[in-house]
Amino acid sequence: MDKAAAAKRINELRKQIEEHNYYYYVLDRPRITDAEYDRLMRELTELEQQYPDLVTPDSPTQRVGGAPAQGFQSVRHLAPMLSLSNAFSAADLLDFDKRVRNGLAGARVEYVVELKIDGLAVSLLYENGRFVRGATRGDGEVGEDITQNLKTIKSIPLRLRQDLELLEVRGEAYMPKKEFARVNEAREEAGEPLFANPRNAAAGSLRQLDPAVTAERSLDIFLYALGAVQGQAPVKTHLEGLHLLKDLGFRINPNIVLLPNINEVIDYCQNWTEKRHDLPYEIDGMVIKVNSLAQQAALGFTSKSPRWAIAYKFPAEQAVTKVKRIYVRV
Ligand SMILES: NC(=O)c1cc2c(=O)c3cc(F)ccc3oc2nc1N
Repeated sequence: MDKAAAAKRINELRKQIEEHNYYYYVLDRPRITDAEYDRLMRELTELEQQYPDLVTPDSPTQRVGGAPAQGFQSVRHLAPMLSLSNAFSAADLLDFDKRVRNGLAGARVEYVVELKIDGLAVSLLYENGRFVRGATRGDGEVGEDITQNLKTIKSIPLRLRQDLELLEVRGEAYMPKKEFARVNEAREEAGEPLFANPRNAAAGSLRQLDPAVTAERSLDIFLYALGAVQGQAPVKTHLEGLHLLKDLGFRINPNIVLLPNINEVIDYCQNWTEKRHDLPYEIDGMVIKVNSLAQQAALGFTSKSPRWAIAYKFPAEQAVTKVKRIYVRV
């Protein structure tokens, strides 16, 4: 095949593979088998090996980046990455609702409620539809550049489904419970120290200097906030923002709901206190957000947290140590 034909075939393959990634990771409805997907990837890899100058950073073959980094560059977020204030009881949530409604002169408020994924907060930057940079929260203003490591997370699109001029999004990268058990088993075998919990394991995996190590650990991510965006009509509510994220190719958690008042929010949060143990990933609470972006803007931020959102933390698990008594008949 000559170079022009190869270039054409390479572009076709990239489009097909990106489409299959969207159906598999975002819609959770794969349209081809893993074997067919691998065949497409193999054909693309072989063509790129034949014509190396046709390789581009956003090609699906470029997920496991270059050589290990010496250290992490610092990056300044386009908008500060703040943290959530906490509620620990229904009473705290009622107080939050009262503050919100006072701040809005008694206007009607509806809330979006999300699971609070227990992972590592990250920010992803896209320019002209391509993933150009990923960073940790850091101190909220400046984080660490972990782009090469984030590229290894297969559900992070290297190319958006719409080529927006500029887009910054926030999400929580995490390690599923099963992967956490597998990684710790391997570490035990190798006599290495174990990770205390999936959050530490995800953070440890993403703050690896060698992307090849990160690539060995199947991490995943749920996006939860639309940050700076250029080239797209502004959305009016948080929920529309989440739908836009999904349309762009991002993975959104399936358990997000819109509720009309704080009492329904309290019920929904309390239901998840037990239900969370059935999830394939850890959550340490719920996140409640005012849905209207105009109301969010009216409420604004304190020095470190939004006034229009709060985290409801589940009660700490009673550390029940199951002591097995073994009675030996003497
Ligand atoms: N861990 C999470 O699953 C999660 C975390 C945050 C935040 O940390 C967060 C921080 C802000 F300043 C504003 C909104 C937020 O929304 C969030 N939404 C979520 N679903």
